Amino acid sequence: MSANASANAHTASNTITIERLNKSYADLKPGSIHYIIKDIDLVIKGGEFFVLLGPSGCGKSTLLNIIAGFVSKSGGNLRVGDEEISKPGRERAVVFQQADSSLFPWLTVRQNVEFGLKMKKMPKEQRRAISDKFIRLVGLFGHENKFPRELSGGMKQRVQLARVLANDPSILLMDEPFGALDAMTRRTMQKELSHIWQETNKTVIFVTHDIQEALLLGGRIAVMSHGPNAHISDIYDVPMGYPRDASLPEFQALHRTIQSHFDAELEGTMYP
Ligand SMILES: Nc1ncnc2c1ncn2[C@@H]1O[C@H](COP(=O)(O)OP(=O)(O)OP(=O)(O)O)[C@@H](O)[C@H]1O
Repeated sequence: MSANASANAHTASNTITIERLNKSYADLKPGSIHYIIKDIDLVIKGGEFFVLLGPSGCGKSTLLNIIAGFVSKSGGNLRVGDEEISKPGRERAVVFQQADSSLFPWLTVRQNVEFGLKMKKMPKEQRRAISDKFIRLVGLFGHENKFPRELSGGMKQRVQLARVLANDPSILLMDEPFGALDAMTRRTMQKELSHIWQETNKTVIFVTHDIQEALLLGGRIAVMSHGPNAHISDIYDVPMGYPRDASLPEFQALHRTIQSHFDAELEGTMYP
């Protein structure tokens, strides 16, 4: 197989196809079906950096958790490549907003990063080479032997990211991963993630309600309508290279366009 054919095959196997996807918690309102998200149609191509943007409570995490296989769908189809998905899989990994709940406090940075590899019974030297690579990539070189309690919020988030990357999933599902960080650390992490994504060719679905963050990172940005019955109300292409400069007129113009769309969605939330 040629390099191009192999890259295309890889891209196709990482493509996420969502058709008429619904989620309801029927038990919430007995006698009526209450949809959190309704009739979502999306195709996220392998290797794409795709952002889900929407007002608080609209159903972004619900959609991400269905893709992760943590939450069951109520209807519709969900495929990775050709395979119908209904439970978690090794090819998909989730990065949460709070690193605290995902790190093991009794393990060092290195042991946390190597945890999944150890579970897979990978030999020690191989584990060490992989953890070295990703600890360096996220800028934690020199902190390998520290415990989570000795780290700042940003450093913990880097450990979470290094651990996820060490397991080499082809799809990264990121639920407001930088939402709890201060502005400077957040910007640094955004730059690092963008760099890592360009290096690794992973499919990323990134949830945020920050338009600037969406525009700094995403190749496409889907705006979700407010719930209930939330759906994808529009998708914006971001025709700008990386690294992105928020002061450029085209960046600001797209920011204004998405902001007015977002404001209209919020207005709908406040004055239904
Ligand atoms: N287990 C559950 N049972 C009932 N309702 C739920 C459950 N989980 C989530 N919901 C509801 O689904 C809706 C969407 O929640 P979700 O967390 O997906 O929103 P979100 O867009 O990620 O919000 P935020 O940006 O504030 O994190 C909310 O109204 C929430 O109350």
